[in-house]
Formats: sequence, structure tokens, C-alpha cells
Amino acid sequence: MSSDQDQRMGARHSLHRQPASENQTISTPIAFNDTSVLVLGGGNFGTCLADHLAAMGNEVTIYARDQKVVDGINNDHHNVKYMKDVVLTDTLKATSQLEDGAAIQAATVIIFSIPTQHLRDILAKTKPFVTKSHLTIFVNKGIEIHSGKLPCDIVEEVWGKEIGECATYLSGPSFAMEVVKRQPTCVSVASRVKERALRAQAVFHAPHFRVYDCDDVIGVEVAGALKNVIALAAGACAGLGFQQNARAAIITRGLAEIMRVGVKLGADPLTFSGLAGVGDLFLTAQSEKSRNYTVGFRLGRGEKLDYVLETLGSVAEGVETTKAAYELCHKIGVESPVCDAVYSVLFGGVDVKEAVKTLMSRDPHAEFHGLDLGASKK
Ligand SMILES: NC(=O)C1=CN([C@@H]2O[C@H](COP(=O)(O)OP(=O)(O)OC[C@H]3O[C@@H](n4cnc5c(N)ncnc54)[C@H](O)[C@@H]3O)[C@@H](O)[C@H]2O)C=CC1
Ligand SMILES: O=C(CO)COP(=O)(O)O
Repeated sequence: MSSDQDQRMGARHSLHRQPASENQTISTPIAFNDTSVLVLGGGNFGTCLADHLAAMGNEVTIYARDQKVVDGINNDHHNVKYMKDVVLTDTLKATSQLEDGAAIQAATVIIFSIPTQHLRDILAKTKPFVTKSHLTIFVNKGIEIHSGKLPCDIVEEVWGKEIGECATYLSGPSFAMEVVKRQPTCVSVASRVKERALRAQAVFHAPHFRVYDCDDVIGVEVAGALKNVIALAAGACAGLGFQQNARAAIITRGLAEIMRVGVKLGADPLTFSGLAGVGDLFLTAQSEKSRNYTVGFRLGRGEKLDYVLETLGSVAEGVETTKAAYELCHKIGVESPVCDAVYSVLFGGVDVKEAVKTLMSRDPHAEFHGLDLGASKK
């Protein structure tokens, strides 16, 4: 057995069979006992992940601010706001208490499923109680406005390097509503500390939910954030009535743009051909199940952004991320025509048709122009 396999098996054994202290196969001896999970965020994705982990036999509690959501989960096994029609695993519990620290102290694994623009807030609230012995898993996909920071940078900034660098980041093509129905799903989990990525992999891995580990945190995060911007563009094209050629073009040119940004920030170019890269981009930019695609589609049909967001009922991370990415790309000097076009529609009052015209009438150039593979740290 390879040492990777050893680590994976060790992690899984500690999950299901033996106390962490008896686990001899983990290279870094951190006392995990993965049976007590706290999921922060009672929205679509937090609920589906919590349900998945509860069904695997873990003790799982969801923290949600909305008391109706908490009561619905505790009393009727339903998330009345986000997943009305789904019966959740009956052992799943919920709480609206976080500030006293008790839920965090009782947990060994903490999953953060909070939109990126609110991440800093939840990190500050959890900071007094989170220790290095918690396995922390972030699933949000976005870039913070004003700072232009990725979630991994915000985590290290708020929690400090020692605890922050142990965090793990789960991403990839995974619509919550399909995960909760046990539809086959594959994702990646990245961490700067390999043993943590393997732990997170072991926590989530199940017959219908395959998890691949990786070490490229920046790549996974850039891909997860920017695919939402490209999904907005793809939806807008569809809303205008453009068909498959346009969609394929947006997805492919979008991927080139995501790679340019990622590589400039130090990502491994290979990551963009993986689940968190082309996998999630393909999923989100071609499906009406995607909220970002839906926002774009409705804008393409002529609806106003404010109204679309008011009636969406859930977060579309790509909207704020477009703002953040637009500023970031200009700051780091990466050409980002698709992002610029989406920005001009969302925040510049430009009509979708006009934005497409601008995009299509740019000067011709080489296909991989601007992709500086020498910038990658790998
Ligand atoms: N829904 C999906 O299929 C997937 C979502 N994601 C990502 O997961 C993250 C969460 O998405 P969803 O759960 O779908 O969004 P959602 O809109 O369904 O739920 C967001 C939840 O966060 C809570 N929240 C917002 N601000 C908060 C704060 N300051 N403190 C505490 N709670 C707060 C809301 O009350 C809500 O319960 C996003 O970054 C999204 O991109 C990732 C993969 C799939
Ligand atoms: O990230 C997602 C699937 O992997 C969900 O996409 P939306 O947020 O666009 O619904």
C-alpha cells in the first residue's frame, strides 16, 4: 500500500472504527475524531453536505441564523427555506447558537458554507474557539469585493497563518440538489497541508461522492470563483437567444481567462483541467440549475439585476465576484474580456447585446495569447 493510501485508510478508520489516538498510520499525529461535524450555513449547500455526512453516521449539527430553518430541521427533518421537498437524515440537528462557542468546541470537523462576502464575519466569530485540532473545510466559491482576496487569503488573514494554513477547500461540480439525492458526484479538496486534504477526503468520500485530493489551493479557488462569472455570461447569451456555438465559445474562452488569472496568481495550470476547473465550469455554464447561469439568463431576457437578485431566493456568488475579479484583473494586469463584459452589464448599465458586440469585435489574436505559463509557481 502506498503512503497516500495508508493515510487515506487511516483517516477512514478513525472516522468509523477507532479513536484517533489509536491511529498509527497518519504521518502527522493530530488527534482527530471525525464523528462530530458542525456545518456553518443552513442554505442549499450547507444542508446537502450536512445531510450527506449525517447519513454516513457522523453526528452533525447545522448552524443557521434563521430560527425557522433550525426548528424545521430539528422537528420535521426539513429545511423549510432552501430544500422544502427533501426529507433530511433524521439524526441531523440544527442550532442558532454560535457566539458562546459551545457548538465549535464540541465539533472536530467544521464546514464553512457561507457566501464569500460574509466569510470574514463568520471567521471573526469563530476565531476565539477554533484551534489547530479542528479540521476546517471551506466550500464557498468567490472573491471578496474591495480586498480582491480569495477565501484562503481571508482565512489566513483573520485566523493567522498557523491555523489558517491547515484549512481545506472543497470545490468542483456539485449542485446541492443532486448531492442530496445521492446522484454520483466528484469533487476535489485542496489544502496546503497534505494530511489535511486527505482527512477532508476521508470525511466526505462515499460510494456516490468521490473526493480527489490536491495541493493547489489557489488554482481550486480561482477556478471556483471565476466559473460563476463565466456562467453569468453563458446564461446571458442563452437569454439573448444565442445557441450552442456561443455557449461553447464562452466556456472555452472563459476557461482561457480563468487560467490566465490563476497562473498569474501562482496556480498550477493543470488544476484548470480538473474537477474544480473545467468540471465545474462546464456544469455551471450550461445548466439552468445554476443560479449564476439563471441570473445571466434573466438579464439576457431583459430583466433588471435588482429584481433578479430580489427574486432569486439564494446567493449567486458570481455577481459580487464579477466586481472583485474585474478590479483584481486590472490590478494584476491580466486581460479579462469576458469578465469585463459581465461587469459592464451588471454595474455599468451596458445592454447585454452591446456587451456581446464589444466582446466579438475585439482585435483578433493568437488563441493562447496572454497565458504566461512561466508565472506558475509549480
Ligand atoms: N448550492 C450549490 O449547489 C453549491 C454552492 N456552493 C457554494 O457554497 C456557498 C453557499 O452556497 P449556498 O448554500 O448554495 O447558498 P444559499 O444562498 O443557499 O445559503 C447561504 C446561507 O448562508 C447564510 N449566511 C449568509 N451570511 C451569513 C452570515 N454572515 N452568518 C451566518 N450565515 C450566513 C444564509 O443565511 C444562508 O443560510 C456559496 O459560496 C456557493 O457558491 C458550492 C457548491 C455547490
Ligand atoms: O457551484 C455550483 C455547482 O458546483 C453551484 O452553482 P450556482 O451557485 O451557480 O448555482
